[in-house]
Amino acid sequence: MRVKICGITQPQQGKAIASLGATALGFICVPTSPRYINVEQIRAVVEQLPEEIDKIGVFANATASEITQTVVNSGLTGVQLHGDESLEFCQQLRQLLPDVEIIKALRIRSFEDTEKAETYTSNADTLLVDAYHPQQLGGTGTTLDWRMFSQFSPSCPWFLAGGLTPENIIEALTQITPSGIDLSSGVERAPGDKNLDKVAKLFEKLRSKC
Ligand SMILES: O=C(O)c1ccccc1N[C@@H]1O[C@H](COP(=O)(O)O)[C@@H](O)[C@H]1O
Repeated sequence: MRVKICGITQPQQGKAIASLGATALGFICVPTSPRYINVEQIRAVVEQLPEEIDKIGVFANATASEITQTVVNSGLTGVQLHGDESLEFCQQLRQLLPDVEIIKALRIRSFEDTEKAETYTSNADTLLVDAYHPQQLGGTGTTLDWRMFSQFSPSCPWFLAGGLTPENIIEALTQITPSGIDLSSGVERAPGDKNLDKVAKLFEKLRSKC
């Protein structure tokens, strides 16, 4: 299973989290977020990481040109679109960045929103489901009602996100089987400052489930 740890801002923490077992690291490219990191800072982290780790930039309603420039100048291997990006926008980005993974994040309010998810599978490589929050786009620590996803089976891989922690991850994975999980605020001391003990605990829990 893929394990993405999001909101990395420090090279040493990125390197440590990769060695603990993360398969993907996420970098918040949303200027209003307390976890925001600029292109030079992303490159400094990426340069310290093994090649096989996925390096995902998280954007929300950015322009295609902003995303493309950030990817090219930082060494990102994937982009997570966490705003209101349309199908057409995903398609445009796919043409501009053909070798880059496109992850479309959907902030789910109701069961009906889960049904809408399938429409994105033609233009995104991967889906990510996060909890809806009225004031913030992401990194809120709000959990989803996992029961909504018991029959969720889109025709592409999908990440479960939203308020996951080392304490609740086994309960979530007992109810549903996503292709990957994504954690941010549940493994940090403060926004953008990851708690390596919590990350280690997460991987211990995941190993105990195998
Ligand atoms: O983390 C942020 O600050 C952020 C800002 C804007 C868009 C997305 C953001 N984070 C994403 O939110 C989810 C869930 O986070 P959490 O585990 O509930 O804290 C995760 O996918 C982050 O990539």
